[in-house]
Amino acid sequence: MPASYAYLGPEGTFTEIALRTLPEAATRELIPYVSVQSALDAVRAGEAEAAFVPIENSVEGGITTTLDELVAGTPLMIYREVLLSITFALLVRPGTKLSDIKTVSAHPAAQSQVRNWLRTHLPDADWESAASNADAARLVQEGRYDAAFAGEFAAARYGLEALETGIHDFPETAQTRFVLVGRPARPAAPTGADKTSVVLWQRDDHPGGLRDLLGEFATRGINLMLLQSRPTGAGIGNYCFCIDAEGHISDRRVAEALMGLKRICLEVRFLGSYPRADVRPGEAEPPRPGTSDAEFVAAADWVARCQDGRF
Ligand SMILES: O=C(O)C(=O)Cc1ccccc1
Repeated sequence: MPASYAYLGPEGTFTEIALRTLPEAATRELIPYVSVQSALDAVRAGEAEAAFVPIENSVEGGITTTLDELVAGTPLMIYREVLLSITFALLVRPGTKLSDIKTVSAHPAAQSQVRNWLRTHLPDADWESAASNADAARLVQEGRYDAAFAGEFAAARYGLEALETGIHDFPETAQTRFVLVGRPARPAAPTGADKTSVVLWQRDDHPGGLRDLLGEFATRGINLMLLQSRPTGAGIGNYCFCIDAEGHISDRRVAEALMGLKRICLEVRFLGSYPRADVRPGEAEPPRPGTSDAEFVAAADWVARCQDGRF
């Protein structure tokens, strides 16, 4: 059996389309799972080499089921990310008219992306959440709901037709980010345009606590690309922080920031260093003055010489 990648299915999800853009997907068996949880559990159980799941979109922010799965349980690591521009089609059983539609379904993250369209065109339709947009299409095929917001490409797979295409409240900028998640191993070598993901738990609650965490990045010139708090489950007001920072753990500034966080946090979970999908290597901003590897090495060398009385 070839190595397999699990993905949020069923067939015809945006997740599947995004996964197929990765060259390594061509040499793997791609297996659809009914939920993000089950896809990640397949990796944890060793049934799949990796899982491909949505993690963030430009309208709704973090996909909380994915973040919560990465925050808790047996540690996993992100190896790749893919950005996909998306717009939705309204899929119906052939012959259905807009006026026939009483129930619409899609993944919860889709709702915030089509809200204005719904208000204008189907103000009285009931919203029913589905495990994925393609699963909503499958449920329309089964007759459970009247219409689904999904990729136009899912219509043929589920014997449906697109009543409308190109639906999105923010069509010019709508992007969803997906990640390939595997069991922990050595991260791929830096490309020069990388991202590092971590989860941080504060040691105690004190004024400026979050500022202290962010300061570890700021003083080393590291830009943040995602900051999302998630409840720890320990009651109101208890949060951990999911952070994406520019750079690779093998960059000195990133390693030093992680060391600083390790000293002051209750817990730090490393979620991986991997190539950025939004810029190509060579196009990323250079390190800010005073934060390059060479400058860290020279500074450490100077301290060693001071300790030796050789300055
Ligand atoms: O991949 C899908 O089809 C999903 O259901 C996840 C999703 C949800 C909202 C926007 C893009 C992808």
